[in-house]
Amino acid sequence: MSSSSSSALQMEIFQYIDAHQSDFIKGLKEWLAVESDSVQPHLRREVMQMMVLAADRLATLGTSVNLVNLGSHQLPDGQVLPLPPVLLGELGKDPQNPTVCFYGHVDVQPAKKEDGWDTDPYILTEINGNLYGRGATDNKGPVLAWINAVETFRALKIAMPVNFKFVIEGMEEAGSLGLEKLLEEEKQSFFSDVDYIVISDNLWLSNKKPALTYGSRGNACFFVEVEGGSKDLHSGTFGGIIHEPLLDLIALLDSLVDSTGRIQIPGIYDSVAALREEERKLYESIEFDLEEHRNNCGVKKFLYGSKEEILLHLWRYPSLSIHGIEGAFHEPGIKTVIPAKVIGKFSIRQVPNMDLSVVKKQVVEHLEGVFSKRNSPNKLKVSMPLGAKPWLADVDDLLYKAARRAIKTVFGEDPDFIRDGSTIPVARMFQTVTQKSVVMLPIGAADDGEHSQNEKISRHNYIEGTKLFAAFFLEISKLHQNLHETSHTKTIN
Ligand SMILES: C[C@H](N)C(=O)N[C@@H](Cc1c[nH]cn1)C(=O)O
Ligand SMILES: [Zn+2]
Ligand SMILES: [Zn+2]
Repeated sequence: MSSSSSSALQMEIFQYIDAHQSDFIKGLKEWLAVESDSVQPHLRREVMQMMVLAADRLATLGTSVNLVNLGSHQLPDGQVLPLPPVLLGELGKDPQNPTVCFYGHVDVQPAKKEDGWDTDPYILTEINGNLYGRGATDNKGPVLAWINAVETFRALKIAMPVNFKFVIEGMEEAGSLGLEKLLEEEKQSFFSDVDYIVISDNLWLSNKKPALTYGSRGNACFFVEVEGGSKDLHSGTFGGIIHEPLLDLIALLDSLVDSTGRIQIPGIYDSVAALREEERKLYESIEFDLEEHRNNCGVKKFLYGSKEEILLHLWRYPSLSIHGIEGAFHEPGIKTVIPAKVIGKFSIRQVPNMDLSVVKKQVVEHLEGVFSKRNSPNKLKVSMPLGAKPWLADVDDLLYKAARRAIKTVFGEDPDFIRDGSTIPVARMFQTVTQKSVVMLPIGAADDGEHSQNEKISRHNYIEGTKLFAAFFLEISKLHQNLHETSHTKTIN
């Protein structure tokens, strides 16, 4: 195709996307209305419903859809819950085209209006060009943007430049349970002809400048349970004469990180690769607005003062966060009770070279050591219900070239090349199981508020993100054909 006809084609696609903004937003509104929270067991039915909605949406585009049953899983309290099925979809099978597999998730983090949202988290509300709602950016918006882009080609009756495969799940926010096994099982079938994998489930580093992501941290999640007697007690009647489980737990949690942010678990930094000088230089050259980032967080001060230190601690070093305590009274008012059993929840974002089983052993030994010094008769139980590995990719891959070109076309500038401090468990699974290249091509901005109150995606990013994906289909198709023509010519010569 000549370059003038290819830019005319692109123009036609972009015009269609601009003209159908309202339809695309309506589609997002329907998806955001479903409280598909995979973290809270009582909402599992909604996650199931969301999977069916996603399957129906893809089926109307002509995708052949298979909702693969993953069975059930057991919660720490013994309750058995069905796992949502994983959607495997296929659209197009032209042997001349590369096959691009898109991964996304349609489950969300918990959200309630009372958490401090300005609007109902399950009613998409547009304010000043932002589309607010739980899942707007993480990850329903980006999944729909990809689908909108595919739909545009179909609506305009343009030949598909790539074959599409879809892996859509409903358990990402709960650690992608069951997914790795499915990927292994499908390695020789569903994944056998996949050439490239694209994930769009993270954010840019800035509010305005697009980015391409080549690495993410892993996450090891822990429960630390302290159990005293068999029931909660009156703190006036029993306070002062017993070893309180919550005091034990707070001492245990307090032993994990010091006030400078350094993890106190012996050995935890041992396998983190030393920082090479050329790598440090890379960090110096990244554009990163500390003030903007601080405003996005809504905090007064970071633990570190320089851009390099902050990025290193987000991407390159592990961190430990405490998420909550189950069993402790957290409602307004004061309940003068001594809880009988409390469970602390924390996670360690790990980086390349850290081994999950070693991390688990270090955590257990450390907590048992601290606990034994308290001479408490209470029962301690430490478990690691989730462990996701970090991921790092080769930015010289064709996939990154195609994504970079598509970004330049749509946003008019080159992307930041970034890593991400958060975790997409499937990234590393895909890389290991399929041995194919993986790119993270985010369309959400740094101020989208993933997992936070007032999560949003801007109308601009949602619509330009749809264009980005459409442009990406054309770019990867072109680069892939060129690569194959070159290697074919080499073989003949
Ligand atoms: C980056 C992605 N949108 C996301 O939010 N991932 C979650 C996945 C996770 C990790 N541990 C448990 N769930 C995250 O990074 O928290
Ligand atoms: Zn996500
Ligand atoms: Zn998330």
